[in-house]
Amino acid sequence: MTKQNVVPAEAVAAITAAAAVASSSPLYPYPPPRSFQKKYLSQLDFAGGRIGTWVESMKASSPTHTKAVGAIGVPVDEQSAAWIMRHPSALTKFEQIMSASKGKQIVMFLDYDGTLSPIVEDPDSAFMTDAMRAAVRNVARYFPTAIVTGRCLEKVIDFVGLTELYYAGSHGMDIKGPAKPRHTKAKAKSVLFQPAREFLPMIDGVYRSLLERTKSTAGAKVENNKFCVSVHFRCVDEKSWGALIEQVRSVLKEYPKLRLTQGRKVLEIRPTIKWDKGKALEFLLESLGFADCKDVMPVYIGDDRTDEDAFKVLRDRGQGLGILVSKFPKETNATYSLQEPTEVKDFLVRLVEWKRPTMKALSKV
Ligand SMILES: O=P(O)(O)OC[C@H]1O[C@H](O[C@H]2O[C@H](CO)[C@@H](O)[C@H](O)[C@H]2O)[C@H](O)[C@@H](O)[C@@H]1O
Repeated sequence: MTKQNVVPAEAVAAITAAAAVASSSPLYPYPPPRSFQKKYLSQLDFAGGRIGTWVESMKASSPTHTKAVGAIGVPVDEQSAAWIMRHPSALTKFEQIMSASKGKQIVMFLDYDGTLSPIVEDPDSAFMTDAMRAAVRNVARYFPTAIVTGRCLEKVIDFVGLTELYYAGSHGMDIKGPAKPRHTKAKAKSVLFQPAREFLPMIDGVYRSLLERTKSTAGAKVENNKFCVSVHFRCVDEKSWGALIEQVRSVLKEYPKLRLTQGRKVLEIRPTIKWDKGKALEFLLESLGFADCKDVMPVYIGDDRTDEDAFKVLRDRGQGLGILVSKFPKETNATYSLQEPTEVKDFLVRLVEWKRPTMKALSKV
């Protein structure tokens, strides 16, 4: 998921300063004042922008947050405490979440990288653990479950290895349901949807050009995700980030129908169509027969900026909830948080433990 919506440290400091002037509490207003949103958050849209702006954002997209004291002397611990109050742990609030779901059908949406698998240097080695796989398999026994990812469909199916799930690859542009759908309110039919099909030859062309153009940048890796392309810079020396973004943008000049966004140490190239993980979530709810249903509770867990599109859909629908996976404070539309994939696994395991007795009781009736 173009990961991020990170608020740069400078922005956090400015927001804090404004809050301190306006009132002594809360320390971090949410949402941030409009002027700060405009100045900092719009940088993350990347509709164009200067190279310097891009490089700044590339740096902001993977914060280390190792400093004990923030930019204007506010301890990082305090910043985190204020953030966690706004986005409490989904494990701590588990009972509250479950009581909100009473009488509703939970539908699970799970991002892959950084949510089900830890972030690693080599994208081809981002495996999920067997314990995580078992947790996802169990969740899918009780609830319709979908994996929503920037990865291409084939690769993520290979990583996850569970045929009973729904998958939305290429940031939702490649959707496939299980051969034998369960839990669906709609008439059982297999789901297949590719809203960007016409872009396939173009994506293939841009992938080849990017491979060629970036080969002089040591550590850069170009990944073909079928309906989109990722240019990874996790292993590129920071001094070369400016050169890399120049190379990528020089290729994209030839492709006005493609756009550039950013994730966790990755630049993402994708069609300009209005389709994202949020639209994929809506599409899947509809396919499952829950489009206009009041008694459905979609739960979306993700760690990245592209997951924000899905969190926003849930917020706008006033239905379900978003859970952001992050150890650090980030601007987000999610309601709750979890720190890392192991906590995601714990949440999924608790969900199954909570559901099991209810199902047993029902089977005795
Ligand atoms: O939507 P997601 O499932 O979160 O996929 C987003 C991108 O994830 C992958 O890249 C990220 O994870 C890699 C492995 O841990 C890491 O090396 C990289 O720095 C991260 O950006 C994937 O390789 C991309 O193609 C996805 O678009």
